[in-house]
Amino acid sequence: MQTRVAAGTQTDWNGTHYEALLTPRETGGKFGAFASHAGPGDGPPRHRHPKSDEVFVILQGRLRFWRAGEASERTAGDIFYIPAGVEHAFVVVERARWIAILSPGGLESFFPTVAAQGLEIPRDLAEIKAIAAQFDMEITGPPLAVAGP
Ligand SMILES: O=C(Oc1cc(O)cc(O)c1C(=O)O)c1ccc(O)c(O)c1
Repeated sequence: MQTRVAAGTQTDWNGTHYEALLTPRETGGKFGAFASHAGPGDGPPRHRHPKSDEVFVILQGRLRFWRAGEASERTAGDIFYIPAGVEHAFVVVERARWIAILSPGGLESFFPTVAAQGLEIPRDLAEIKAIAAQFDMEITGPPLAVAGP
């Protein structure tokens, strides 16, 4: 069953803090947004959002992104766009805060859902993959290393 959280919901999961800022409830489904902060080495496995475009706004620190085979870094004040369907990942290089905006929204409810079930990477990868698919996320590969391609 899919949980749909309210704006303001805060979650700590897998080394990252998440706060839902905007949910499909407030935007007629068009947008969702969440703020995150995490330390060096944290970041999601390689994945794609089949339906959602995604924009990252970096507020603090440094993130290393990988998007469709190309790596680049973004720091405070930068923005990074990932079109729907394009594989991507990122890793925190220097303790960072960022906002992720997705259209259509929904991903902001993934984190409270997996955290509430006590799921952990890599132990529960199969279950996390299945839940991710319900939130328009296909996990396609391993996380990024801080240094590397
Ligand atoms: O979904 C996961 O991470 C994220 C995906 C995004 O498109 C934007 C984000 O800001 C994040 C994030 O983690 O902050 C994800 C999925 C699976 C997993 O094991 C993770 O650690 C993160």
